[in-house]
Amino acid sequence: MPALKVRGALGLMSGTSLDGVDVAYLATDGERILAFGPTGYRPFTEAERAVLRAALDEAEILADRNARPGVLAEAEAIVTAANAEAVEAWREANRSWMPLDGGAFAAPPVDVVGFHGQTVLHRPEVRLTVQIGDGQALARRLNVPVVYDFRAADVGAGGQGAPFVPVFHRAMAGVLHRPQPLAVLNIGGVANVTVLDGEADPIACDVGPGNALIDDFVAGRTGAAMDTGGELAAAGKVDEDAVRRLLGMRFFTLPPPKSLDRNAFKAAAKVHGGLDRASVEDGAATLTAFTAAAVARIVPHLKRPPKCWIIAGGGARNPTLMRMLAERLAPARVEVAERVGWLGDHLEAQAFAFLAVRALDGLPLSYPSTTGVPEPMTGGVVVRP
Ligand SMILES: Nc1ncnc2c1ncn2[C@@H]1O[C@H](COP(=O)(O)OP(=O)(O)OP(=O)(O)O)[C@@H](O)[C@H]1O
Ligand SMILES: CC(=O)N[C@H]1[C@@H]2OC[C@@H](O2)[C@@H](O)[C@@H]1O[C@H](C)C(=O)O
Repeated sequence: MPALKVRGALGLMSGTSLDGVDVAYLATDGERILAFGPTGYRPFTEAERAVLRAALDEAEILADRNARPGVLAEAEAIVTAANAEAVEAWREANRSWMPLDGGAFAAPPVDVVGFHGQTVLHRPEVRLTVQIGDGQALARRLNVPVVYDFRAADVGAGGQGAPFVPVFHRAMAGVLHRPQPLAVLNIGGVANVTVLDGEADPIACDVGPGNALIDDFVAGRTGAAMDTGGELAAAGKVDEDAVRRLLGMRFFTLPPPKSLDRNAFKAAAKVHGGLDRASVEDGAATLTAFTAAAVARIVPHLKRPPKCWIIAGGGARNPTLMRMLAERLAPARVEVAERVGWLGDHLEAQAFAFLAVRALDGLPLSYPSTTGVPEPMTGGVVVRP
């Protein structure tokens, strides 16, 4: 195989929580990571978030992944503009990041941008996944090649279209001194895991709800966007029967690979969660316990239980969730990404920088063991300014 080329790549990720756009820089040849660069973040405004939420509702009836009826066109323009602004602000903030010969300074060189876009619909069972965001417009505005629409090829070939971070987790874990099997857990709106065990391809899947159920419940009861610091859950009592009922759902009996839509558990939580009768504290405690228990429920599906878990994503900042995870995953070691020197909040943006470089070289982004795609599959659409 010819030597791979090292490129500077910027990854852009806006996740299911609709909080904003994460930016992260890597220098990579698509196999090894040679350097980590500065990160950035551009939150969505409340007004933008309202349009995006409306777009999620509107997208529920989409049958054509290229159609942008109703509010979806406006939402796509918002996503493209927010991502462009995220890069422009990042460029501005890092103009003098790198010392050059002769005493001058420069921004890190960006050869390619990996643009995830905003998922508004994810139905791999009907080969449909929709990430809105105009890659061509972004390439023109930023004057740099952009790779986008990462999930379409995988879903088109019969894969789950998610998760896509495992190949990046494998590169990150390759230089980490931790016993294997090693699990990397991302707790965003949805929770997804990568399990690394020696030379075998990574095993990966979505494992259950992440913060989405907790966020939606707390927002409905108090108007707050989240259970900050897990304080409500810490003050409540877990309804273990409700947790058992929720774990009885078919999704948990399925082996990996499998993936989830953000709202996959919304209806079940209403029916089985006993939330209507619960105090806000007890409801938060029960949903937090369900989130942790759903993670632990993947272990019986694995060949060997992970010895060590690294936790990333917003959920790692919820100490009550972290405590429940440690309890339910014991005796495995559970630690937050920062403990091993990773940037837990920017891991996904870093992953899409890495994936963009792999896409340029036609390297696989997904595998039978990560998305269930029949063969290792490259993907992403490359557009130039
Ligand atoms: N201090 C905190 N206390 C409790 N929860 C927190 C805290 N900070 C973040 N979170 C949770 O993390 C969520 C955001 O997580 P994250 O940014 O990883 O999601 P995302 O990347 O949008 O989602 P996904 O990975 O599913 O695409 C918030 O909605 C909230 O539930
Ligand atoms: C369809 C989609 O956007 N899925 C997201 C979502 O957020 C977390 C989880 O669900 C994961 O499957 C995926 O994102 C990460 C970045 C992934 O593909 O690995």
